[in-house]
Amino acid sequence: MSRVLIVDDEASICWAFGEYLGDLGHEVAVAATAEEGLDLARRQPLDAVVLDVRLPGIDGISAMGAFREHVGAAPIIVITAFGNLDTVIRAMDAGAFDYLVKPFDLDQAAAVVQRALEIGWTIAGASDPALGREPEERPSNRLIGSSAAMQALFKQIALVAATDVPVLITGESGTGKELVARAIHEHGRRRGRTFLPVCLAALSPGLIEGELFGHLRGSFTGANQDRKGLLELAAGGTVLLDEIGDVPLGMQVKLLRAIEHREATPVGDARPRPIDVRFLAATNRPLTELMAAGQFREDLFFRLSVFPIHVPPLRERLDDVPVLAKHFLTMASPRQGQEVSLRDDLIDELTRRPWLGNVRELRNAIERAAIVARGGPVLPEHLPPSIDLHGRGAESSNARGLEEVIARWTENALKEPEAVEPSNEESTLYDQFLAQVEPPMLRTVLRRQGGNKALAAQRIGIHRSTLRQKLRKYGLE
Ligand SMILES: Nc1ncnc2c1ncn2[C@@H]1O[C@H](COP(=O)(O)OP(=O)(O)OP(=O)(O)O)[C@@H](O)[C@H]1O
Repeated sequence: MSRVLIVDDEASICWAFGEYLGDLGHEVAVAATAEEGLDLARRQPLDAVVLDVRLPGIDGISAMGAFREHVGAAPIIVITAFGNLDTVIRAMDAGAFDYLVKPFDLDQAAAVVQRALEIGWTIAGASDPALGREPEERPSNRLIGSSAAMQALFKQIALVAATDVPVLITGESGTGKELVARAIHEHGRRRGRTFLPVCLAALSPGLIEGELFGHLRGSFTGANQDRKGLLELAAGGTVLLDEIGDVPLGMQVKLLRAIEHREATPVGDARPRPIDVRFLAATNRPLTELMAAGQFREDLFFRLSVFPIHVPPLRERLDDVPVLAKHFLTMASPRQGQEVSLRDDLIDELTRRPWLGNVRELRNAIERAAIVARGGPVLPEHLPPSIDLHGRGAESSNARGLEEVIARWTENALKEPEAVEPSNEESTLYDQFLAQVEPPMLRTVLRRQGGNKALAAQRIGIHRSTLRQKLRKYGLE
């Protein structure tokens, strides 16, 4: 049996979570404020603390140091209201074992506590005072997201920011790779120093070397004086090698050497010079495919992908669309900073789109809509048409989005053992698929036909009795 303290001002959470942990055989104490919790921690030994961040009085993160004094190395699990990268980073940096995002699932939350109790925790990295500070982020540079995928991303950023290892950030164009790189820089030891994104695809192959490593006077025609390279200019800071997949092979060897030995040799010089930068790289091209085609070096790939971070496309995390839209609309509003609310029909339209241009497309769409709305409420018709990156009509772009969703769904379903070997008819992959796609289609057509089943069946192109059968099967009657 372990003793767990839950500090949360929401009595219902304390009660439900307390009961749950109690059923698992733990002794649970609860407190509504950090002060009360500290008082309890002073009086009795604890094996774990679950601590809400937003509390009346001292907030959870500020209280972590004091809790640590009383509970020693016992794990502290932090609860945050909804994903905010700063809070996550501060909590992790202050030595939190893990964090839970409200509203949380009791099963999952208990699993985190259980794991914390089993593994225990020695505080690592918590003593670096530079890491405890909250970075000053401009709102336009804030990484927003409340989906589970973004929460996982925040945690990865929190873990890797404190180190100096190279990070390979992958994801489609417009997903926020540069923002992720910035967040890693802003939350690490190099914050306050240069963050230098270098778009390698935009440099002509002949110029990349000189740009990155610098050159000596006379090393080529037109080189009238010595020139420092970007890697030297960013000394002490972070360099983001953007579009790393576009670097010519010859340059890749030199980059590998720079990353591995932390030195750069200017064009025309024989002596390498030490460089002090952290390397981050980003790409929207599949490096593994480039490697297979002999266009990307394996050694550079492995060096860069010590810590890979994948930023999922927006269509895979539609939960983020409303928070992102609200954020962009607030920024676009003439009374910046004043919170705006989104109409339900706008949210519906936004979450229906495939967002092939990802967050960048969403941002542009909201900015444009705010202009068209001229200070009034933003309506769905103020949005620009959905972007079709492949030059086809909006319909085919929808179809493409759908095709991708189906492909992904199938991939995931294939990971489930029962989908591969159906044990009965109901669980065949095909049945599972129909159970996903038929109900929304039937519902929509029925709604559009005012609930008239005969018309709906006609529109869908199936017999009325088949429609009735399906409605019964899916409990849609
Ligand atoms: N999670 C997010 N929160 C807030 N803004 C975001 C987020 N993700 C992306 N953005 C915004 O979307 C735009 C595109 O982001 P960014 O430039 O980081 O994408 P990228 O993946 O690096 O794109 P590319 O591969 O085309 O360079 C930027 O304006 C950025 O501020």
